Amino acid sequence: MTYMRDTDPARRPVTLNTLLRMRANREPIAMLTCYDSTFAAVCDAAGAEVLLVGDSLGNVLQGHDTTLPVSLDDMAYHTACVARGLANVGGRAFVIADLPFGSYQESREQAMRSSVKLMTAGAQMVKLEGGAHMADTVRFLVERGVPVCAHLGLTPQSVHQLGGYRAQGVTDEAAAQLLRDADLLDQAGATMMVLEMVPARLAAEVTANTRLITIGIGAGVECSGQVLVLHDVLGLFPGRRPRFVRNFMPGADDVHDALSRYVAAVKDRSFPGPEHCY
Ligand SMILES: Nc1nc(=O)c2c([nH]1)NC[C@@H]1CN(c3ccc(C(=O)N[C@@H](CCC(=O)O)C(=O)O)cc3)CN21
Ligand SMILES: CC(C)C(=O)C(=O)O
Ligand SMILES: [Mg+2]
Repeated sequence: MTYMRDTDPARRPVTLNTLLRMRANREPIAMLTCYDSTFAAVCDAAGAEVLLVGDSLGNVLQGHDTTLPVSLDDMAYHTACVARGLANVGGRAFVIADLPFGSYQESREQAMRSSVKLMTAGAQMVKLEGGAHMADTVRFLVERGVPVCAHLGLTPQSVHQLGGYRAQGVTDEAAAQLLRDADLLDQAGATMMVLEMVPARLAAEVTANTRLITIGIGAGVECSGQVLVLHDVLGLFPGRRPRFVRNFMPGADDVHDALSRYVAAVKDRSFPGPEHCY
């Protein structure tokens, strides 16, 4: 964290307390994925409170068709780039880094070791995918000073088990299971949770019935905040556009303006609309 004499609240660094206060005040949180220093400065200037160094970099930077091949070294490298970019401009955004596939599932000790790499590279929180079976790991990390963001619904690291990138928590049984998982992760000490491709009313239920700061991607407007992949916001997707994505470039003057429009649309809840939901 950088020491700043600047007392303008808009320029004060975003901390976990800032985000908890926003959740309590029902002020939507705008999150964007980010992988490098230039975009970190632009995303921050556009007003995003949180930057996620996502393992989606496997798709959008590396050209893989899944996130599975992304290494812990890749994640640490891009986390350092983002943190440096923010520091260079006195940025205020909170940085979260994804623990990549295979870097945390073996044991809580392995998860801690991997988290230390990402936190020393400049992350302020780590994100991991999975439900009840990750609760012990979450508690182990949180007790040792690592804030944790959980991730339920479509968990791309399990794409081969899920059988594709499709909506989750759709049946009554799957919805009940997701609610139980969310509750266990909340009790284990996770502060935040990404909900990806789940019915809007299920995400609203998680938000209402847990203390978690919920961040939706294809999960409706009732979450505490929203996240999209940076490239998707800028209309840069080579394949078919997923339903939950909105391209903010049409009508925008430049990249900064498009990102500012995304942040504004999250804040006034005009994004996501029903057409982006399941
Ligand atoms: N650029 C990018 N954006 C993402 O949101 C993203 C990544 N990459 N990489 C990691 C995962 C993969 N994700 C994906 C990938 C594809 C669909 C998709 O094709 N969805 C379609 C089909 C749904 C279906 O078959 O039921 C959709 O219309 O939503 C969704 C999420 C989300 N994440
Ligand atoms: C889309 C978000 C939630 C993510 O996990 C990523 O970018 O890797
Ligand atoms: Mg991810």
